[in-house]
Amino acid sequence: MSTLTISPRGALNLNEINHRPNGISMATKQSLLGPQSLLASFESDCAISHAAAAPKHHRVLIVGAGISGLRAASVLQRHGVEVTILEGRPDRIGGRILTSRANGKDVRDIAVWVVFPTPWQKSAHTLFTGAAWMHETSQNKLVHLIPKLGIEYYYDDGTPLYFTKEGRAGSQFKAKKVADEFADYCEWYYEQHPDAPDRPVLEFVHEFVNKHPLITSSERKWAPQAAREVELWIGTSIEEASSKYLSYFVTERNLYMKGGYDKIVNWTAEPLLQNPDTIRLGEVVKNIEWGEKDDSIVVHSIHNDEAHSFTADAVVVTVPLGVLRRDMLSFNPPLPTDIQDGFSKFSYGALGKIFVEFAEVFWARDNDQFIFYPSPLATPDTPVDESSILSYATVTSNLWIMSGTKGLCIQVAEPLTQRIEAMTSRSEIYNFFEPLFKLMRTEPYKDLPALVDLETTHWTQDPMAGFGSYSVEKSGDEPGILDDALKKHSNSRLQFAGEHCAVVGNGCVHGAFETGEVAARNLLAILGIEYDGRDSRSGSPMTD
Ligand SMILES: Cc1cc2nc3c(=O)[nH]c(=O)nc-3n(C[C@H](O)[C@H](O)[C@H](O)COP(=O)(O)OP(=O)(O)OC[C@H]3O[C@@H](n4cnc5c(N)ncnc54)[C@H](O)[C@@H]3O)c2cc1C
Repeated sequence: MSTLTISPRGALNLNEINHRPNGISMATKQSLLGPQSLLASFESDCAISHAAAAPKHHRVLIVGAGISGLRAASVLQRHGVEVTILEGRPDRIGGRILTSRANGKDVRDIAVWVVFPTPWQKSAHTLFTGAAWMHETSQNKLVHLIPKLGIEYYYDDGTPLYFTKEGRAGSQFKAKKVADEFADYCEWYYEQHPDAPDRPVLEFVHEFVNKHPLITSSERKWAPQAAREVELWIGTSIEEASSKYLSYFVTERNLYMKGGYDKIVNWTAEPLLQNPDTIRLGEVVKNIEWGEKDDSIVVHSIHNDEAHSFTADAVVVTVPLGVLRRDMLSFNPPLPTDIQDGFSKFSYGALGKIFVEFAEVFWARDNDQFIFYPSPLATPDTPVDESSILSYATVTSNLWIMSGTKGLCIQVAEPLTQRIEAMTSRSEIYNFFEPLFKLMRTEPYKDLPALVDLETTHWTQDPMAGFGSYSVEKSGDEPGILDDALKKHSNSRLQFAGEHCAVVGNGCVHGAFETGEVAARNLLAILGIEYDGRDSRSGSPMTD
């Protein structure tokens, strides 16, 4: 085992950057920053705040270079703390945000996508498969970065079209309204009865419609199916989702990041990329020895089969909840029991996406989304026909209106996600989804046009993503345990950050960003460094 100490902070010239063994190479830096480096335009976050300079040299390790780790590191660095990020992926930062750009001109926005590894990609031009939204846009501080960074965007919340296997649902199909009413009731019910036991959404929605005196019999049948739309946002089925903590967004607006989420990642990472040693790629952290004194943290990682260890005064762990729940990272001494309970009482979901490009647009061009509800089962015990996509709820985004691509993006939830992401044959995936495409034809008598390209996500096969997409409350979960535990241990040198640690924006990019900020502030307090006040809540870094 080799023991590495973190090198002192200092400027390096570009030649040195190119020859660093596992720091970020210039090529990587270029690809991370894109053709037009943001370095020149956003100097404010790069500058170390002299007013708040640390009286003593402090070192902090950050595990994970997703948005939360990058934000934690940049805030700490701004306050004069020496930071090193250990990122397990060998080739990129950004974690569950992933945008790829082809030929420097077109954007292949695969935010939160993994490209299907295929030799048969025929697309002559770059596709926008962007699957990245900014949620809760009225409170989301990252929204301020959109005009600042000149990111193209699109509010894709126009009226969607609803489908069942019989075809398009007419304007009097009000099952969705009943499902919305259920979500409203659910929230009210648990406010009134905070100690009432949790139960799966499917069970509660059935009870709600059965007791509802004023709805029609078809609404009673279809409303539980319409409630399945939420599956495509939370990433899990309503058979499993919690009623008590149901995240059901009825009123919020969602903004599609047409210009790419990578600009947010780059803006956050910019100050950190100035020193190629700050972000160490390919360091898969396996164990963390922790304590509450200076130099008491030792992080053990594996890089290309070689064991490394790093010593620091504090550590911020930002790996996904799926990684923590699977014990892919161990702690010595073991974590406090309340934090362990917190992780075990908060679940991890699996949202999946399938992008399909066709030679022609055959669907309604001016609707943002197409929502499909599967038919109600004859009895609760009737088995689901797993061989048909029409047995599952799907939300399909119209990439034609969103980004000018002749494509559709279909969202699926677990347990279907795991099945689709494990498929290796393009024709198998296409054949499975074809009945859905046929339903969406505006001219149903015409054959479907030729398939050009197809991609799927692969997060459920990705250990660095914890084999899933993001945290979700399943029935019986108590997310408050983790929140309380993190608050209780806010004065610890072992900090946690990431989307699962967020109370507001949990599961989302803006929530993850905020947790990085909180962890950094907690550590500044422990290290005796005055915080400069430029937090994301006040919006000041966005408007500097
Ligand atoms: C399919 C999908 C769709 C989504 N859609 C949206 C959306 O539209 N809008 C939205 O706001 N959010 C969306 N999200 C969620 C959003 O992407 C995440 O909440 C956010 O990016 C999480 O950031 P993070 O820093 O918490 O974690 P991550 O980005 O996962 O960062 C953690 C980092 O830790 C690294 N790591 C893991 N294990 C180790 C280890 N042992 N050692 C070292 N490094 C390790 C990982 O490689 C990763 O880089 C989506 C996510 C997915 C998967």
